[in-house]
Amino acid sequence: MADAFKARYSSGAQIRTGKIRSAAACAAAAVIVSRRLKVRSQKCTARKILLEFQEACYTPLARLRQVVDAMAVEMHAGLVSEGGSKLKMLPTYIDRLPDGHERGLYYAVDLGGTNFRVLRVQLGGLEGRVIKQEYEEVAIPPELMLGTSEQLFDFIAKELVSFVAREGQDFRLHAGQNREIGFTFSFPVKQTAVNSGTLLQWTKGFKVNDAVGEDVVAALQRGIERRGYKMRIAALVNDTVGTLAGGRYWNNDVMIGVILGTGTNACYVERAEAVSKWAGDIPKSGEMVINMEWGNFWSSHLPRTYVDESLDNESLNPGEYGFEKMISGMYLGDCVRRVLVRMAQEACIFGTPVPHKLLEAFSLMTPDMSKMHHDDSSDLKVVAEVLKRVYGIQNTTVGIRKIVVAVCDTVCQRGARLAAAGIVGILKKIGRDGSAANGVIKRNTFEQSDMNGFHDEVPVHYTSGGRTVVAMDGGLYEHYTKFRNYMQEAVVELLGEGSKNVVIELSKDGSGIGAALLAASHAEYVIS
Ligand SMILES: Nc1ncnc2c1ncn2[C@@H]1O[C@H](COP(=O)(O)OP(=O)(O)O)[C@@H](O)[C@H]1O
Ligand SMILES: O=P(O)(O)OC[C@H]1O[C@@H](O)[C@H](O)[C@@H](O)[C@@H]1O
Repeated sequence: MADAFKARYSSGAQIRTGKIRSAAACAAAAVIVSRRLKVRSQKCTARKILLEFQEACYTPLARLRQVVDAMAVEMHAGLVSEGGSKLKMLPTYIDRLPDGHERGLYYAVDLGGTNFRVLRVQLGGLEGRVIKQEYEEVAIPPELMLGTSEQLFDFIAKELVSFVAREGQDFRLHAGQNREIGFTFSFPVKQTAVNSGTLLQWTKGFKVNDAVGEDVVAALQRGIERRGYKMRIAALVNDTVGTLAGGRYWNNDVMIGVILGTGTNACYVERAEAVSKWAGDIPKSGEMVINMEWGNFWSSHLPRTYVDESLDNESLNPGEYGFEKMISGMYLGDCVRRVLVRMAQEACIFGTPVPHKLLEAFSLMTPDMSKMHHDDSSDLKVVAEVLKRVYGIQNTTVGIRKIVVAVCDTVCQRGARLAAAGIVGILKKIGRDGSAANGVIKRNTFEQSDMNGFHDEVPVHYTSGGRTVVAMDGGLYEHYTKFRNYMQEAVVELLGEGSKNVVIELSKDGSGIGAALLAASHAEYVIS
C-alpha cells in the first residue's frame, strides 16, 4: 500500500509538481513576455520620439537656402540702421588688418566663454614674422561669470600683471615703446573707438549685471592701474575679429572670421560705403570689419523644436541668441539631454525613476555628447561609459544606446548645417558665393513683420570674387569631427561648383595673436 501510495503520491505529486512547474513556467513565461512587450513598447515610444525630433530638425537643401538668403537679407538690414535686424552688425573701427610689417613686443588678453588666455608675442616684421610667443590659459572661475564687474576685471588684470612680471629675456620692448595690449572680449560690444566700447549684453554663461553698459576697456584699465601697472589697451576686439586678423596676417584671401566654440559668431570685411548706419568718416581703406553677432540671428526658416523652446526659456538670456543656442558648444549637449529626458519620462529608456541628474540643465556637456557620437564600438561601450559616469545609468541595451547616438547625430547635424548656411549667407552678401552678378532677395512677410517697415526687396550687391578663406576657430569646430564634416559637406552642397573657391581653415587660437597684431597696427608708438 505504502508503496502504491508513495508511487501514486509521488506520481500525483509529480503531476502536481509538474502542474505547479508548468504553472510557474507559464507564469515566468508570461512575466518574460510581458517584460519583452513592455520593453518593445518602450522602444517603440522612444523611436517615435526620435523620429518626431528628427523630422523637426530636418534641414533639406531647400530649407538651408532659405536660411542663406535670410542671413544675407538680415545682414543688409542690420547695416542700414541700428535695430534694423536681430543681427547687430557692429562696426569694429578696424579698417585695416595686419599685413606682416608689424614689429615689437605686444600683449593680448582673451576672455572667451570658457577660457581666459594671456599672451605675449615678439613680432619681427615681414622677415621675422612671429619671432616668439608665449601664452597661459586659465579656466574662468564660474563664480566670476555671475559676480561683479570689478571682480571680473580684477581677475583679468591680476592674471595679466602676473604674466607680464614673468616676461623673461627673450622678449624686449623697442626703445621708447610701452607695453600695449590687444583685448579680445568675446561678447557683444558697441565700439566707440578701436580701443573702447560698451558692453551691450552678456551671453553664454555670463551675467555680470553691473558691467552691462560699461566701457570694458576702461574697466580693465582701472583693474591694471589698481595693481600699480601702466599698460595701454591699443585695441578692443571681438574674438571673431581677432581670428580674422590672425588669419589675414598670413593670407590675404581671408575675408571672414568665424568662431564655433562655447558660443558662436562671425565677422567679415565689408565695404565701408555699405555700412549706411556708419556716421564716421569713410576709412582710407574703404573697408570696415563688421562683428555680426550672428548668434542672435533669427528666421522663420530655422527648424525650431520643443527642445529649443524649453532650453531658451530656461537660459540666462531668454528670447535672444536663438541661432547660437541651436549650433554652439555650450548648448548642443543640452539639446541632446532634453530629448533623452522626454524618452526617459515617456518611454522609461533608463528605467524608473528618471535619473535625477538627467533633469539638470547642462549636465550633458558637448564634449561628452561628442564622445558618444563618435563611439564606433559594436556594443557602443563608450556610450555606456558616459551614461554611467555622468548619470549613473547602467544596463542599457545596445538598442537604447543606438537611440542615444541617433539623438546626438540629429542635434549635431542640424547645428553643423545651419552654421554652413550662415557662412554661405555671408559669402552671398559679399558676392563671393559664385552666384549671379547682381540681384535682389525678396524678404518674406514674416521677416518683414518683425522688421520695422523695410522694403520687401533688398538690393544685394554681388561681385564675383576670387578665392575666399574663412578663418575658423573654436573648440567645437576643432574637436567635434562629425560636426566639422557635416558643416563642410553642407557648404559644398550649398555652393556646388563655387565651393572650390571657398576654403575654411582652422586658425587655432588666432584670436589671441590677432588681438596682439591689431594692438601693433593700432599702437601709440609705431616701430618702423
Ligand atoms: N571634444 C570636444 N567635442 C566637442 N566640443 C568640444 C570639445 N572640446 C571642447 N568643445 C567645445 O568647445 C568649447 C570651448 O571652446 P574654446 O574656443 O576652446 O573656448 P571659448 O569658447 O572659451 O573661446 C567648449 O565649451 C565645448 O562646447
Ligand atoms: O569664443 P566664444 O566664447 O565661444 O565666443 C563666441 C561668441 O559667443 C557669443 O555668445 C558672443 O556674443 C560673441 O561675441 C562671441 O564671439
